[in-house]
Amino acid sequence: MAARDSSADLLPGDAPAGIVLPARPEGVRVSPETTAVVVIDMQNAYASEGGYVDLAGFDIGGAAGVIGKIASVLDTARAAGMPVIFFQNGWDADYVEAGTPKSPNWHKSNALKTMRARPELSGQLLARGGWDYDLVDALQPQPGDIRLHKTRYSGFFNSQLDSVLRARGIRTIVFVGIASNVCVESTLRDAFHLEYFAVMLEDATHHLGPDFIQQATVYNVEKFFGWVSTVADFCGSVGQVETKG
Ligand SMILES: NC(=O)N/C=C\C(=O)O
Repeated sequence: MAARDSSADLLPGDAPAGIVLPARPEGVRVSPETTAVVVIDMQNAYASEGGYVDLAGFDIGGAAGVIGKIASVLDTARAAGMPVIFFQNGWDADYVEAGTPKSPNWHKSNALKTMRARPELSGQLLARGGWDYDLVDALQPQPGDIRLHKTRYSGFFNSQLDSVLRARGIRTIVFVGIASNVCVESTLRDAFHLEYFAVMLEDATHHLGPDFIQQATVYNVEKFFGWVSTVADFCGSVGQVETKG
């Protein structure tokens, strides 16, 4: 009897019968039954001209480029039967959830700071019900997708994400969205601490700040918190999965 090749068992991931997603520092076993794609904050605030980060003075030049890449990832995931979870970041229209001066968020949120500096923008940035809070037109949830809300940078903090994932047996999370170094990295770090396998598709994320910050996040993920892959490798490997008819 031929010896069983157990090398794949040693790869990260929790998908015994899955495929191997090429990644750094090594491939990750994924399968639609145990893997979900989490889309971080693809809202007008972060990806559109005239949105919060544009008004706050960040360069959003690279943001538009990731929209089409994320759309390809989501098409591939849905075709394979892999759950897609959209996050939207922000607060209620009265900003109760944003906190008061007793909250670090009140002091650190550049959206709140921008509105305080420019009172004509009051009530417009990251408020549920407004254009800034809405997902960009090209990335709208489809039937079967899940939409979650968060009020701080990590998608695991005060949200339903952990229970939504555990209720579906999800063990591996593929991250896309904006911003790599803030909400993507915060959520991915928490995923690591909660025992999820976390993969970041580097070319389907965009950073806030100078370009070296994207490299820093990629380094952190690859070395400490998870795995780094690309849109082409995700679509190439997951695209081979045949959905159960
Ligand atoms: N989605 C994010 O990464 N957000 C970063 C900053 C902010 O929301 O102020």
